[in-house]
Amino acid sequence: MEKPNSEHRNGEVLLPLFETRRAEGRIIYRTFATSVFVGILLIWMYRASNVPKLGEEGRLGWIGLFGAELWFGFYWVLTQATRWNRVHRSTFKDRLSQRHENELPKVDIFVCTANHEIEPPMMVINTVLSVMAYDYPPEKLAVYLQDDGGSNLTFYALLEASRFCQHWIPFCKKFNVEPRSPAAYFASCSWDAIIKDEEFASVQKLYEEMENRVTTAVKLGRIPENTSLKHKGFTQWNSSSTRRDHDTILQILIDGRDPNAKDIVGCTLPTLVYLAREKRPQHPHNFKAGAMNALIRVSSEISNGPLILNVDCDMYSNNSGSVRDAFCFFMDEEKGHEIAYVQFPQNFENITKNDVYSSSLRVAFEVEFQGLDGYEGPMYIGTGCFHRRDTLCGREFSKEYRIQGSRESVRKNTKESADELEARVKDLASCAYEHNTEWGKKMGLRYGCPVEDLITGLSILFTGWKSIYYNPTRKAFLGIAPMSLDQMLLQHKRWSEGNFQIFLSRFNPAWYGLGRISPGLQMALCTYLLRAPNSLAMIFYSVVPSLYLLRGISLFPQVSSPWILPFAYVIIAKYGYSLAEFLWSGGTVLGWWNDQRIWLYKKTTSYLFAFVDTILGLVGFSETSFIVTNKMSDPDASQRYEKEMMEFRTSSPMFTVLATLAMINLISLVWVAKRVVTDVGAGVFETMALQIVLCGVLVMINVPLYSALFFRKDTGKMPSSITAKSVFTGISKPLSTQSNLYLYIYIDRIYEKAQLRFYQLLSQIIKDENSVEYEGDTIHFSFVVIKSEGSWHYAPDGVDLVVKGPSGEQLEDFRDKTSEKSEFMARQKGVHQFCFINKSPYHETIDFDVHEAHFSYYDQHAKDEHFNPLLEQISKLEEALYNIQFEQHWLEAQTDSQAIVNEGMSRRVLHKALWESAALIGASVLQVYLLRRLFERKLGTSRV
Ligand SMILES: O=c1ccn([C@@H]2O[C@H](COP(=O)(O)OP(=O)(O)O[C@H]3O[C@H](CO)[C@@H](O)[C@H](O)[C@H]3O)[C@@H](O)[C@H]2O)c(=O)[nH]1
Ligand SMILES: [Mn+2]
Repeated sequence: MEKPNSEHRNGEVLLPLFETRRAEGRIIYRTFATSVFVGILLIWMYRASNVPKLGEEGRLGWIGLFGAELWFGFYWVLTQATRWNRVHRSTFKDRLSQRHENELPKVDIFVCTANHEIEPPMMVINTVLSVMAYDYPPEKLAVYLQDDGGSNLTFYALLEASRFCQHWIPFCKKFNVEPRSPAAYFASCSWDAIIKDEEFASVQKLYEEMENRVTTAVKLGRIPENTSLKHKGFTQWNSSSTRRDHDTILQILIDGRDPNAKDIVGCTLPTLVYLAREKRPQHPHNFKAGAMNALIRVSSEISNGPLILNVDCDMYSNNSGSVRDAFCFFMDEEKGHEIAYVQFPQNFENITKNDVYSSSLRVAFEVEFQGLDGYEGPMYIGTGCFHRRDTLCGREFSKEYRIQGSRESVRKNTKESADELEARVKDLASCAYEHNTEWGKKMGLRYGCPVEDLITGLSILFTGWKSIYYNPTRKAFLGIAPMSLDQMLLQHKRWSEGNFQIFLSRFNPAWYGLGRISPGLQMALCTYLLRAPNSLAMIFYSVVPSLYLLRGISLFPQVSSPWILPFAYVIIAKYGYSLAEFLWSGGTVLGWWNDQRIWLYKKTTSYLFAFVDTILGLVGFSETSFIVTNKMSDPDASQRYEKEMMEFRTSSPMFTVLATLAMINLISLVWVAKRVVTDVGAGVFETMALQIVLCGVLVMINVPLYSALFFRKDTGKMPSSITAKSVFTGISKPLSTQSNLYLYIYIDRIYEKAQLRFYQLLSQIIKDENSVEYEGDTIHFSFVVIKSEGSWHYAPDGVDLVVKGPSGEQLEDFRDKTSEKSEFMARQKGVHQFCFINKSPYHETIDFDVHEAHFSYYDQHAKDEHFNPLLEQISKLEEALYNIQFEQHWLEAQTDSQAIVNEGMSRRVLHKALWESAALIGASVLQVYLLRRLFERKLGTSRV
C-alpha cells in the first residue's frame, strides 16, 4: 500500500510521514446526490410551468417561492463540493522522530486574549500551560501571550504560571499526563488517584494555591502589593493606562537562553513572553489581526521559530502530540514543501449531550473540512493552526522552497540581556510601526475583515500554497463554545458577515480563484461565503407559505398530483441524509433536531443582519468590528445550559425577529387547525398538505421558543418586552397613569475621589403623591450613555448604577454598562436613590428613563371575583404595552446615542439602529395584521 517517497537519503528508502486516504462510499454518495439533483430540477420545472397568471391569487408568493427554491437548489449544489471528494489524513510520528529528532524546527506559539472580564485569566493561563507542556523539546518552544485587554491581572496570572510551570511540565512529562491543561486534567481525575499519589497531590495543591491567588486578585480587581513590588513588570502599568490607551508592555517571563531557566528536575523551560501591544485611541488596532501581526514581529526578534501555532485563549491543547503531528506534514520529504498551514478542527469542551446551540460544528469538522481537504484547501479558522512564518509574512509559493529546520532560525545574541532585548524589540509592537508598510495588506494577517483568519488563509492559497486539515482521534484543542443564544447568534453574525464581505471583495474565490485553485475548492469555499444571502430565501420560505395558509391559497402541488413526488423525495432525501450524517459525526437525534432549529435561527437572524450590514458597509455606512465572545456565564445560566434550556434573557432585536416568525407560524397553524375542525375538513389537506406540514414543522421546531415566551418563569426566559412586542402590539391603549422623565445628566469626575456620585431621587419624578399609593409597584428604568467628550472617544465608557430603596437596601447594581434596562419592585414608599458612578475621566451624558407601572383597573376590581380572571388578563396586557412603550423609548435613546456618537464619525451605527428599528416596526405591523385577521375570524365565528 504505502509507496516509499521518491527521495532518498544516504541510500535508504524514505517512507512518507503522513498518509491520505479517500473516504469510503463515494460512489454511493455521488449516485444519491445526483438523484436529489434530479428532484431539484423537477421542482424547478414544476414552479416554472405553473406560475399563476397575472391577476390570479398567489402569483407573487409563487414567484417568490420559485426564487427561493432556485437559490436553495443552487446552494445545495455548491455544498456538494464539500462532500464529493473527502479525504482522511493520518501521521507517522515515530518516523518523524527517527529521521528528524535532532533537527526539529522551533515553534512559536501565540495565544491571544482580549478582555480579562469575559476571558478569565485562569482560563488563559491554563491554555498557556497546556501548550508549554507539549511533547516537544522545550528549548524549541516559545509561548507568547498577547493581551489586548492590557490587564495587569492577566499579567499577574501569567507570572504565576511561569512559576507553576516549573512543577507542571516535569509532572506532565513524567506521568505522560493528558490533557496538559491543569484545570482540565484535575477535573478529569478521580479522587482515588488524587489521594493515592503523593506527587499528584502536591502538584494539585500548588495549582489550587495559584488558582486561589489569581481568582482572589481578579475578584478584588488588584494585585497583592507585595507581588507587584517584587516584579518589575508591574511598573509598566500606571494610573493613566487603560485598555484602549497604553504603551507597549513586553515582559520576557522565562528567557529560554538563560541557563538558569530550569524546571524543578533541571530541564530547560520553554520561553514565555507577555505582550500587550501599544494601543492608542486614535489608532485603529485591527482586532485580532493586529494582535497577531504584532506577535509575528516581536517573536521574530526573540525566538524566530519558522513555524507558528496560534490558538485562542480558551483553546487549550488536549493532545500533547499535536506539534509533532503538524510537523509530519511540513517535514514530509515529498509533499511538505507545498504546505502553508495545517489546520486542526475547533472542538469544544463545554458541549452538552444534545448541543442546544449546535455549537460543536460537528458536521463541518467531521465531514465538510475533509471535503475541503480533498481539494487541498481547508480554510484557516483562526485557532489551532500551524503556519509557516514565511507564508504568514507574505512569501509566495515556489517549488524550491523547503523548510530548513532549526538551522534557519538561529538568531541568537546571548550577550544581550532579557531587559535589553525587551527594550529593543518593544518598538515592533507600537502603533506607528505599521504606517506605510505592507502589514495587514500583503504581510501578516489581513486587516479590515471580521474574519481575518479566512481572508488570510485564502490569500495564501491563492498564491499557490496548499493547506492540510488534520483531525486526530484524540482532539487536539478544546475551547469554549458560546453558552447563550444571543452570543451564538452574534458570533455567527460576525462570521457570516465577514464571509460575505470576502465574497463581494476582490478575493472572491469564484473569479479571483479561477486558475489559482481547483474548481471544487472554489465551489466549496463559496458555500461558506454565501451564508448571509441564504437569509432572504429562508425568511421568505418560513413566512410566506404560512401567510398564504391564512389566506387559503395553495402554493404547493396537491396531494394527488404527481408533482408532489419530487418535493417529497427532495425533502426526505435531504433531511434523511442530513440526519444520518449528523449521527455518524457523533451526534444524537435530538441534537440533530436542535441543529435544525439553530440553522433556522441563524438563517433568519444572524445571516439577515450580516447581509444587511454588509450591504450597508458597501455603501459606506458600516464598519468592521469584532465583538469578543463571552466565555463565562453566571451560575444560574450555567445550570440551564447544562439542562439544555435555551437562554433568551437579553432583549436582542434578533429575538424579536425570531419571536415574530414563530408567532406567525403558530397563528397560521392554529387557524388552519380550526378550519379543518370546523368547516372545510379534509379538503384543506388535499390542497394545502405541504404548506400545513411546513408550518407544522416550523411550529414544532419553535416549541422551546414558545415556552420561553409564555411559560417559563426562570431568568433565562424571553424578556417580557419581547413577548409583548411579538404578541400584543397595537391591540389596545394603555389605561393607566404613567410618569415618565427624560433626564440629561452630566456626570463629572471629582478629581480627589476619581468618582462622582449622582443621586437622582425617585420622589422628584413621582411628585404627585397619589401615584405612589400602592406598595409593590414595579419601577421600570433604563439608561443609555449618550455622549462622551472628546471626538476620538467613540465608544462610550460604561457607568455603574446602584439603586437603593428608602431604607438604604440595595435593589440593583450594574457595573460598567453603556445601556441597561431593568425593573424592580418598590416594596416601600419613599425616596429611592439612583446612584450613577462615572469612572472614566470624561463627561458622560446619560439618557435616563424611569416610570412606575401601576394598573388602576386591577386594583379597583381586584375583589370582584367574577371579573377577576379577565381583569388580570387585561392588566397583564397593559403591562405588556407599558413595556413596549418603555422599550420604544429605550430604543429611541439608543438611536439618539448612536446618532451622537456618529457625528464626525461614520454613520454606521445610526443606520444599524435605524435598520433594527425598522425590523422591529416591520415585525410589529405584521403582528397587528395577523392578529386582526385572527380576531376578525374569531368574531366572525362566534357571531354565528
Ligand atoms: O480585538 C481582539 C478581539 C479578539 N481577540 C482574540 O481573538 C480570539 C477569538 O475571539 P472570540 O471572541 O473567541 O471569537 P470566536 O468567534 O470564537 O473566534 C473565531 O473566529 C474569529 C474570527 O471571527 C477568529 O479570529 C478566531 O480565531 C476563531 O476562533 C480570542 O482569543 C480573543 O481574545 C483579540 O486578541 N483581539
Ligand atoms: Mn472563541
